[in-house]
Amino acid sequence: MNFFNDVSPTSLFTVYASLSASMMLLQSAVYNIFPKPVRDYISSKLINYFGRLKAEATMTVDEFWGAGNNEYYDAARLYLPTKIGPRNLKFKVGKLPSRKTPDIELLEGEEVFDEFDNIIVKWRLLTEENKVLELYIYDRSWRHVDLQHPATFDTLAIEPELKQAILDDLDRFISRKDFYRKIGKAWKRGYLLYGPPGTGKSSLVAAIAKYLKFNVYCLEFNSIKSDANLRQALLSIPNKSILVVEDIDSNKIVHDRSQQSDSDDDQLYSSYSPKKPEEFTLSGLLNSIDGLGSSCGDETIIIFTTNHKEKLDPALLRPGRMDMHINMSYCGSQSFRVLASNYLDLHGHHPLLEQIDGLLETTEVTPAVLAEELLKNDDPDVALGGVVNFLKRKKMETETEKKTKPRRSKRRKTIRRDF
Ligand SMILES: Nc1ncnc2c1ncn2[C@@H]1O[C@H](COP(=O)(O)OP(=O)(O)OP(=O)(O)O)[C@@H](O)[C@H]1O
Repeated sequence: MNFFNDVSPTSLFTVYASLSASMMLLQSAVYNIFPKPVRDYISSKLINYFGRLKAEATMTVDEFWGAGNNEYYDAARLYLPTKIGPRNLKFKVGKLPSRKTPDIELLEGEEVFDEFDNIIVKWRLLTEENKVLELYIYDRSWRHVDLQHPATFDTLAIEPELKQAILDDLDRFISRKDFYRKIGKAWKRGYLLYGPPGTGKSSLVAAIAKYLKFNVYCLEFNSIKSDANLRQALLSIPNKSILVVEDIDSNKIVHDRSQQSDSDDDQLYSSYSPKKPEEFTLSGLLNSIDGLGSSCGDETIIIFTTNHKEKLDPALLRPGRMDMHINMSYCGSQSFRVLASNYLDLHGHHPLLEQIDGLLETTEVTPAVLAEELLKNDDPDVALGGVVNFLKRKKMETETEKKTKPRRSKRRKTIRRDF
């Protein structure tokens, strides 16, 4: 953070002034439009109400604004230490060798009070790390709980190149606000996460949310009753959010579309069979998603997850809708090392790792299944020995299955959400 740059606290007063001006504008509008008796009534009810609102309004000044620094934030960090008073029992002091006077800084969570044009302003510093992320689920309206999922990019067991590619893509997206504005495109990015159950799709969503500090909005098809309902749900998602549509293949309408369409977009929109008013359609979903960002939510990440990418209508997968297709696959040797580090605190070499690497090359096992194995014992020798035995058994089973049943029947997946 650069405290001593061109930004001055006067820019903060611009914010104060505009806040105060809005309230005055509102009051003068009330005065001009309504006759006195109505005004008196309004004064007793509305103005009191707005007065209360004014005192309770919350203004957030984030450190960054779009891709750049927020000048108001810098101004606030420069200005607020001058407001530290007798009520503040804790604050930070320090002095750079190049400066004559000491600097005082607010501590996280400490409150300072200020007054401007009869507005009392209470300031509190909160750092991003401590922002509590929320998981919103749609059920007639968005309801939220704290996002409890423990996954982060550090604990995510995926191959390092894939992890880096995702991080690079996210960084690039976040830093390109001006670029999106310049080319006239909504500032949103779509990711399709596909792969078998238990390969970490939900975990990756949680990791992305924590990396970007964005709340997650999870849409389930059974809570949506119509296109209008869908539009309303999607358009109420604020900026800096992640919209997740899980198990997109499990939606009946998507399956119907795939069967009857050659997936040409025009045909998709024009030839769709008449729907009942209470149904929602794939075209409705696509329209609402295309509308995201252009009409309200900016800086939005859209994530579709599926266990069956092949079942999806290509209209859903088109670049611009789903920009990056991420294959969440079975556990490889590097991913296994992340699991070993997560579950056994094993960071270096272990004699059994090479054997496990070899077995993983020929056996398809998800990180979820291996995680369960690793949970069985805290001792790395015992736990890794268990994994070796498990993989050998699994390999034998698969080989026997291949010999006896050349075609495996497809298993139905149970749908669950576990953020
Ligand atoms: N790639 C991974 N890295 C770390 N842990 C993983 C990974 N994949 C699975 N796990 C473990 O398995 C559990 C289930 O994984 P997760 O729900 O993320 O998989 P999923 O692919 O979303 O499954 P589904 O398709 O059934 O929803 C996680 O909570 C985590 O403990």
